[in-house]
Amino acid sequence: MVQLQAESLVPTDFGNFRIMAFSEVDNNWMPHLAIVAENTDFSKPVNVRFHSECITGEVFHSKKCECGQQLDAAMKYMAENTGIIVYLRQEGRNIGIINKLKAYALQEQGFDTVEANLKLGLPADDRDFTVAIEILKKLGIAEVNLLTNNPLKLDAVEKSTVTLNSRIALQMPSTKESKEYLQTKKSYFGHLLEDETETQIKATD
Ligand SMILES: Nc1nc2c(ncn2[C@@H]2O[C@H](COP(=O)(O)OP(=O)(O)OP(=O)(O)O)[C@@H](O)[C@H]2O)c(=O)[nH]1
Ligand SMILES: [Zn+2]
Repeated sequence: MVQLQAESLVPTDFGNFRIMAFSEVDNNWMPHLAIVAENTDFSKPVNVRFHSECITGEVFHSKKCECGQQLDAAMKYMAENTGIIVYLRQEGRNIGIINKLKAYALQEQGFDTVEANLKLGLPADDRDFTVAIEILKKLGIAEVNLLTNNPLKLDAVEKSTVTLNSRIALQMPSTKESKEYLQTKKSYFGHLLEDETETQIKATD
């Protein structure tokens, strides 16, 4: 069971956020983070994004995936509309950065994002969103609008006691480097991605 270990207000380029660190022990170097936009009211349906870590995309601006753009778009959305990002330390769909780089090396040889993980003897996706739900509950959030294209994240909320009020699509335009990756997400994982669109953030229901 994770506990809130520390929290502080942090001004960002997008606006002011309260960053809260959750882990089982207070000396954990990789705590999950809740990044809460100011004026977010937890007693109403809350805009929420579960975001799995991607150091290559978010820090080093890799063009292989759209994770960095999604995180920035989510921060902008939360700053403008209130809400919270649950930043999960699940690098590489939870196989870790070393394995993700091994998978990228296989991708250089022509394997796609799923095949590369499987060739390494690892699951295509090793994530579980239970801890994200746990964090929502600790914050007293009962109802959410989830910013995602990933059906597994929607399932995780639907199977929990947190109510899924709506999905908000978070689709980034593809690039020549990310096109195939996004196509595999759609065909293998069933991501709710429109064929090609200028749409960035859109409420669907
Ligand atoms: N193993 C592996 N992981 C990758 C690869 N490309 C990106 N990732 C990881 O995929 C994860 C993407 O997580 P999210 O941004 O939460 O997105 P998502 O699960 O696709 O769902 P959305 O909510 O629709 O964005 C991150 O942990 C990335 O590090 C890859 O080629 N191989
Ligand atoms: Zn990424």
